[in-house]
Amino acid sequence: MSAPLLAVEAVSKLYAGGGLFGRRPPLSALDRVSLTVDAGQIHGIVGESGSGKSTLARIVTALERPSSGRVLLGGDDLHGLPAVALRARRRDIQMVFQDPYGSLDPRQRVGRIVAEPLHLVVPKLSRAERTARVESVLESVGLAASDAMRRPHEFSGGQRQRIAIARALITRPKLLVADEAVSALDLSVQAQILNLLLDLSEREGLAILFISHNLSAVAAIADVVSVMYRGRVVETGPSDAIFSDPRHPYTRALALAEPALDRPQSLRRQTAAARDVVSDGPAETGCHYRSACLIAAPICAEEPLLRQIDPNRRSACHFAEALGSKFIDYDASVQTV
Ligand SMILES: Nc1ncnc2c1ncn2[C@@H]1O[C@H](COP(=O)(O)OP(=O)(O)OP(=O)(O)O)[C@@H](O)[C@H]1O
Repeated sequence: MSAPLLAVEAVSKLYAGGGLFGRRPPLSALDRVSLTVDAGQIHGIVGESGSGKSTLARIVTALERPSSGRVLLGGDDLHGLPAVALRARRRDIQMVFQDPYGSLDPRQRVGRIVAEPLHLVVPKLSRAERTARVESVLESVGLAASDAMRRPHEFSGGQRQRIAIARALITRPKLLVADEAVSALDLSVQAQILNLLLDLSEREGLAILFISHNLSAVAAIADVVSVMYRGRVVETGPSDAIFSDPRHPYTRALALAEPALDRPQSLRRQTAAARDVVSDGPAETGCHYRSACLIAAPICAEEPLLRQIDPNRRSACHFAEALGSKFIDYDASVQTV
């Protein structure tokens, strides 16, 4: 088996504690996160606000350093590279952010905005080559070559996100990190951008780390999904298996709370209540989810490691194997466990 394009190995991130004289304890934003992304694969990261998704994105794109652990891109330890080598590798990883309004300089023409990363990574391109690349990348994201002459305010939100994607693609990256890239868009426009990303992945072999709190968007696009909860990956596996047969109670709660899914009302209310409890409490030892978990037991005071539960799946729940495969059986599985 060939090595993955991206390997995140036991990455942790601690932020210094705030408060008077920094007296609060350090905040663990990421706790030994490991995952891989193969060339051409779309790996979805899902989790609620504060689970560490953006911190992971910043570390993978080398905007921030991990406190411990490694990020390997094509086998190179990204954070161990000398500055010059890191700069050269930057062309291989590009990022698209949430806000298609704030991320584009309104004073500049689209052609200049899209060409900007080229100045850093391939500064010796001639003007004609640069123009040709800009026009071709605009067309590859469904815009017209002539749009290069227009300014961002002349475009809709969806089109602006296409411009942001074009800017990310201009260096011909191997990996695109999309952090909440469709979250600010209307539903119909979200679908268009998701289709564009899928198409780019298939057509150009682009690998995508697709980060979102929106389960439906992740389910629609990802081959593989990692579910994050309070800085830890709690479950990972193929997208369809994760959402149809979740093997962690938190994934189950997320899936049940998704309005697009037709689940019994009583169960949804129960799940929503559980999520409210989760978001507040302090980080604990053992399973972070246990204070909100419907099947918590004394053993959950011991940290459940992310472990292989079948050839493709890993879960960090002591009861992963016992969890039933049907949402409707959840009450029954609570009793069984
Ligand atoms: N620079 C920082 N300094 C201190 N704490 C930080 C910093 N960046 C993030 N955090 C904290 O780390 C935790 C994870 O934040 P992060 O933004 O990665 O989560 P997220 O899942 O992306 O959430 P959201 O979708 O709301 O951005 C949060 O508790 C956040 O307050």
